[in-house]
Amino acid sequence: MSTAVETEAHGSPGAADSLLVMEDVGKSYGNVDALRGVSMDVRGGEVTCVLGDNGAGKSTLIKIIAGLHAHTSGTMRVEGKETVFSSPREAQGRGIATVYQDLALAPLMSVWRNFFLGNEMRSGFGMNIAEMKRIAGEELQKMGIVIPDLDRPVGALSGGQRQCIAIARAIYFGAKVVILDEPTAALGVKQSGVVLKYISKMRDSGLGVVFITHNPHHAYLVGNHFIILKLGRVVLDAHRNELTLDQLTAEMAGGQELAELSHELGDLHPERVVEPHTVQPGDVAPPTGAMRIVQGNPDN
Ligand SMILES: Nc1ncnc2c1ncn2[C@@H]1O[C@H](COP(=O)(O)OP(=O)(O)OP(=O)(O)O)[C@@H](O)[C@H]1O
Repeated sequence: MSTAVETEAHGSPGAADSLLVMEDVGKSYGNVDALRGVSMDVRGGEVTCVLGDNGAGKSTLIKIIAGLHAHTSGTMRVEGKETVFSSPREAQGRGIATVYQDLALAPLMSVWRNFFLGNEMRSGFGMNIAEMKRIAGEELQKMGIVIPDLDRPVGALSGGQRQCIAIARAIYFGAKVVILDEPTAALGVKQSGVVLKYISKMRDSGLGVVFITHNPHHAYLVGNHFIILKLGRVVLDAHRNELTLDQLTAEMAGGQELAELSHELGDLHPERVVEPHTVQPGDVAPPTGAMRIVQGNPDN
């Protein structure tokens, strides 16, 4: 039996600073329930981390918010207005930007060219290159990204810098909510640090950030709010002051399941086994009764 945590309420969903609210959202593909009963409140100035293993439903959640797929149950509200996006363009027009792992950058093109890709500034019969370079340089600098030569091809930059360019571009073109699809998954420690610093700057500048990740350590460094999905359902929903990194890591690792695996492996190599910390009812003491811990199988 696994340990799950349910949320009763964290503030009121749809409050003034809520940019995007999902209530009891579900998505079925034929008879496959990819998401069930997912609620989420993305607020300006906060990083909402969505964690989950393969098949947990993270991509499905992104697709609903980004306008690629419509949800099949529940409601989504964007700045208070009930919404079902019919296309990614519509989602972008409402201030929702999604930065995918492949980044949609052209590696052979320069930094400034990538920054304005698809949104080029014109003057007379040509492009206003000077203005585009100036703006790209200013915008990157504003967010603390130092790229000495904006004419360099993006492919020559580090993975972290490329992530930051894709994010800065989304913000410049009007994003209020930025969804980051596993931005640190392919990066080493140092480059992940570059991206995490950038995420904290976005948070501090008032944007609503949805940080999709497998990595509880990365999430805990920048997150205000944590949601773990498992088989399409929310198994943990907690604010930062309600759980420790150890608890988040244990929940992400599968808590009880990992303990059982450890016992199994212990039968083979008893001297090598380290007992994982499993979140137990009572481990987490919410300040205002906002979080409820239940024993149960999230699959039910
Ligand atoms: N188009 C589809 N048709 C049918 N089933 C789908 C479709 N897309 C996703 N699913 C199913 O929905 C569930 C959730 O998938 P999803 O891709 O959202 O998970 P994920 O958390 O993003 O996983 P990963 O980290 O591996 O990308 C899985 O069981 C998957 O097989």
